Amino acid sequence: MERLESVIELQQLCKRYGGKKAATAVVALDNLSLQVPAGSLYGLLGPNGAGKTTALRILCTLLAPDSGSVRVGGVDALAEPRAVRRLLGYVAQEVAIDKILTGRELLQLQGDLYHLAPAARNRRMDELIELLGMTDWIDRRCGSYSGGMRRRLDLAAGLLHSPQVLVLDEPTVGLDIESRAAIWSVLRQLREGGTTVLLSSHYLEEVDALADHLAIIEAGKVIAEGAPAVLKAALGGDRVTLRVREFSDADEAERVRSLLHDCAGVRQVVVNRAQGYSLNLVIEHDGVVEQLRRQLAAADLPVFALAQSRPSLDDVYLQATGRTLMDAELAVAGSRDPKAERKASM
Ligand SMILES: Nc1ncnc2c1ncn2[C@@H]1O[C@H](COP(=O)(O)OP(=O)(O)OP(=O)(O)O)[C@@H](O)[C@H]1O
Repeated sequence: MERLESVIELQQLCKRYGGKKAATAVVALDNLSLQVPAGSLYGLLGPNGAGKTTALRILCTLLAPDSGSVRVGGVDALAEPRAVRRLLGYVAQEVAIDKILTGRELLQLQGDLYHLAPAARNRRMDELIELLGMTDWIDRRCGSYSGGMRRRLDLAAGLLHSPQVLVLDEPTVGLDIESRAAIWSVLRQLREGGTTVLLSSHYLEEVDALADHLAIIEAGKVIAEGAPAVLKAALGGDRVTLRVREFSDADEAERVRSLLHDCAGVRQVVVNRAQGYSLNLVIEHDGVVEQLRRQLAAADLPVFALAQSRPSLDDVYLQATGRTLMDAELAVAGSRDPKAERKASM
């Protein structure tokens, strides 16, 4: 495969919040390194609190790291932040927008901040209004916009100066399916046009659908990195979900588990209590399914449902971290104070 040159290089970034005292400090980035190939659509995948926003804010020169280096298009972002800002467009997670102005007026203001000449600015705005499907509402006041409309306006603002690299922090969080699909389609078009797109997400399906490269981030570190298809293929084997009855129970599930555990070509048999005591397992090859059916029949066990699938990104995440992304999210829920963090980052 052709080796693409990296347009973003983060090397050994460290960042703590909350001062020097080890007892109270939060380690947000712990030697995080990342290379984003030019022209790729790169996904940063990780649960809330993994350090994605911190890494993106450092990349976009909005926050200083404690140590490490950042290069964008070969330019040192810590030494030359202004030059790097010209190369980057950043769409933050939450943007406070003026509710009185219309979307068009806001874009005009943004264009002026980038020192775009009025004629070029207006041409670019027309292109973006068309691309992002904003024609019908761009002259309405922003106060009346839905979440999806606001996100599209944020995206247009980030793209006004035609950056080589677009960085988005959780671009579709909380959006309806239609707005999400519209944003995905624009991101794909940008990639086709040669823009490098780096986005953070805690939606597996988003990263799976969009990214040609991804990094899994946990506790401020990159713990897996690569093309989704390569990461999945590296796991080997197919995933099978088996239900012997619509509603089984713990004893029966345990009986099935030990039966399957002894079958050749079967590994990682797990009882899934939350899913009606179904069983999850990995099979080495297709022939194992028939063998399983025979074993179950011989033990007088029925088969209510049996589904086979290739390894998913969920499985990649599980393999890399030892837990599902949902469990990781649950583990941090409630342990953060968003108000205090927002105040501290102002
Ligand atoms: N301003 C702040 N003050 C103190 N701690 C912070 C601050 N910002 C982030 N943190 C902490 O740093 C860690 C990384 O947070 P960060 O926001 O970078 O993660 P994330 O992966 O982007 O999650 P999310 O998508 O929820 O923002 C978390 O433990 C978080 O609680």
